[in-house]
Amino acid sequence: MADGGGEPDQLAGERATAQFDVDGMKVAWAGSRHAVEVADRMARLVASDPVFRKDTRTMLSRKELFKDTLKKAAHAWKRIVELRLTEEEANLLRLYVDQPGYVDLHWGMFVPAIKGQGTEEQQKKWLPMAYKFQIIGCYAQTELGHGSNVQGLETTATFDPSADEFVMHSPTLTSSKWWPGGLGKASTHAVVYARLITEGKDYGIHGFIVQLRSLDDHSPLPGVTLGDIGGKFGSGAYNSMDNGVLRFDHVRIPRDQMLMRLSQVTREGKYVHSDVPKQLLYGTMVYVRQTIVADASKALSRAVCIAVRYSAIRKQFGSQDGGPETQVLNYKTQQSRLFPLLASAYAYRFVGQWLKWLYTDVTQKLEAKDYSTLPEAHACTAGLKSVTTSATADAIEECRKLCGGHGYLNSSGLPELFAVYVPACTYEGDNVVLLLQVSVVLHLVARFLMKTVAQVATGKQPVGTIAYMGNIQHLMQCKSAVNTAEDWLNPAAIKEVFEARALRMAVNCAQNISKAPSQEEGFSELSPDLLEAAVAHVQLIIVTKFIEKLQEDIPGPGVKEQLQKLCSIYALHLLHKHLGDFLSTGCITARQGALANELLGKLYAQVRPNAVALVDAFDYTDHYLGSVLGRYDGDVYPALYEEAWKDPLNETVVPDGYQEHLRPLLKQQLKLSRL
Ligand SMILES: CCCCCCCCCCCCCCCCCCCCCC(=O)SCCNC(=O)CCNC(=O)[C@H](O)C(C)(C)COP(=O)(O)OP(=O)(O)OC[C@H]1O[C@@H](n2cnc3c(N)ncnc32)[C@H](O)[C@@H]1OP(=O)(O)O
Ligand SMILES: Cc1cc2nc3c(=O)[nH]c(=O)nc-3n(C[C@H](O)[C@H](O)[C@H](O)COP(=O)(O)OP(=O)(O)OC[C@H]3O[C@@H](n4cnc5c(N)ncnc54)[C@H](O)[C@@H]3O)c2cc1C
Repeated sequence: MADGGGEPDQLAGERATAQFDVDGMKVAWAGSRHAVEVADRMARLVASDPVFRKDTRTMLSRKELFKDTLKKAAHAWKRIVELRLTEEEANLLRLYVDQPGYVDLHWGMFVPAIKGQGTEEQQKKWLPMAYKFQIIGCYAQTELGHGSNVQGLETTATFDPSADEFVMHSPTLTSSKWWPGGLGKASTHAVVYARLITEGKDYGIHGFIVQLRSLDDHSPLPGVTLGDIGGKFGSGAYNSMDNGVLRFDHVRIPRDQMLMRLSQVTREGKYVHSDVPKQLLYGTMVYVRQTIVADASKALSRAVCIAVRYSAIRKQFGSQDGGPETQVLNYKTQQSRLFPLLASAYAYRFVGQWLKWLYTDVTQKLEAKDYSTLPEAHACTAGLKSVTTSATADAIEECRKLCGGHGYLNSSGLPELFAVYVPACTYEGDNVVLLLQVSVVLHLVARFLMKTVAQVATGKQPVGTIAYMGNIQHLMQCKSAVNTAEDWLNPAAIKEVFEARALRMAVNCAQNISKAPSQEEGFSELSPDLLEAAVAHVQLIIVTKFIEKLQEDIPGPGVKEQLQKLCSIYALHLLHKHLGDFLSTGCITARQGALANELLGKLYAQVRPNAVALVDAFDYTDHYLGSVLGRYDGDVYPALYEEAWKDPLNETVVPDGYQEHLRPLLKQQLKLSRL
């Protein structure tokens, strides 16, 4: 078939212009040579297995899609067992299967909830069953009436000492559990969050393991009402997941199914709280938020990979003298929209790796009963989850636009990626609610520092990601020394202005709040400003972690140089986007802002010959990308053409409905025109 202008060789030419070692970049991206090798092996295993095909997914009905998800999950498990895959390999295999389903919640929330909140005895009882899939679990927290406000949940777990049991009950319609993934059709068990009531007193929210369905025939147990909550945004996408509704009518469970690591109810019904902080109840959410930050870089890099490769293939408009058409990737506007997203994918990848380290560190400290870093872990996971998911959702949509009309086709992979990704801004904590959590911390520190600024050198210093706030005297007054565009290449110059901006915004908020009649009123009135201060703080963390990554030994010719350029692009595009913040807080002058923009233009030109190789370094198979526009070989047009014919609408030449609706209409119009 004639390619009508597409040039399959085009990407080979692009790859030849790369100025760095792609293999070395793969290692930097994945974290180690071992990580590249395992990911590659698992991605190919999935791509070569016909059961994992997904090219017609968006054409399936909801029922077909759900059944297909069950089939894939069972087949994935079979392969995991047959091949005796390690945990690392199994997680990657599930990632590359790339179809949200009950297993995500089983492994991602049910198991971690029992590990984090169950006693050793409870873990010994429940985890082996969960590990062997003898039971399937989900995380049932959100209700019809409350999601963000966990303390507002209404489901009750009332202790009955006469039977040594809890009675689970949904007292109102709004107390129905609503949203939990895997609950609707697949799960046999759930960790249910409910108000614990004993001796007539309400002790607030606690977790309970509750069996929901029979292990013989999967029917709901007596007193349990279960169902799916209905179709969701987009075709395919998150509709593979059975988000569910659950109601209890006085369902009894043994006392030992309350998760008792944090607090216990004795045989007599006494409530006992251990010395573990009660916020550990939220530990599963912290764990998942951390994984969501890593997922942001995966989703963003997929979209960017598609948009970069396609932009190198797509041509529009010739030179003025009728010469060949221009690759759209050569347009400066395309570069200025796309390359910051490419840089963001790398930035999120590295901050995700750092956050994983932080989470592991906090977990080890918790095991040793050191709870001091818990607030830092909460603020970092909440803030990074919020900022990276919001930016990624916007970026996927931008990549769709960067692919023009073809980006709107399901076969581009972008509509489904967008539809499956956008709820990340809501689940595991609405992004605004989470940023407000960060701003509480910032406000407290800023207020404390303002009061103690005189003695800050001797006073208690902030640590971790808020350590920079201790440098308040310098950061409140400093003026950037940048004098030429190239001065912005200096990481110290960038770090200083990002720190000054974040601190000044937090201090401004604290000063304004202190003028309000009460702190509560001030906080409420200034919450939009507090959100912006929180965003500035989180962006600083991402920039800082990228800069720190570059201080490591990064092997491979040219790899570090490319990452340095991407780091500058990431930071300077933020500076450009939030210029108002930097100017209004007096961190930079208008001229320095213009110099940053000038440098950005130069950096885009330097990234241009490396762009395709930089997305190749993500090492994605065509199967995982799921996009005719993002194909590795760049042979886009024949693939688009072939894909169209697979649509069920093309099964017949004359469409169903012609006889009933089109023919009579056409005949009638013909008669009228003859009158
Ligand atoms: C086919 C397509 C193919 C393409 C594929 C494409 C692939 C692309 C990839 C896409 C992936 C696809 C699939 C993945 C599956 C994902 C599954 C998603 C599952 C989602 C599961 C969920 O969605 S599950 C529910 C989550 N629901 C929340 O998230 C509620 C938020 N709501 C709260 O979290 C609390 O409600 C809130 C606000 C803190 C107030 O908490 P509160 O009421 O207690 O009140 P306060 O704010 O006063 O907090 C009191 C004190 O606790 C401190 N503190 C608070 N939290 C703390 C914490 N966590 N750790 C430590 N400390 C904490 C705080 O800092 C205060 O400290 P202090 O007292 O010292 O100031
Ligand atoms: C795809 C998907 C999967 C999910 N999976 C699960 C699951 O497995 N298990 C589970 O338990 N739950 C699950 N959830 C539920 C999810 O965790 C909640 O939807 C989420 O926490 C947001 O809560 P909400 O729906 O109550 O939003 P709301 O809080 O009602 O948000 C509505 C609006 O109010 C704003 N708002 C709320 N509070 C404040 C405030 N204090 N200040 C300012 N603005 C505020 C929000 O920003 C938002 O704009 C899932 C949700 C989705 C979409």
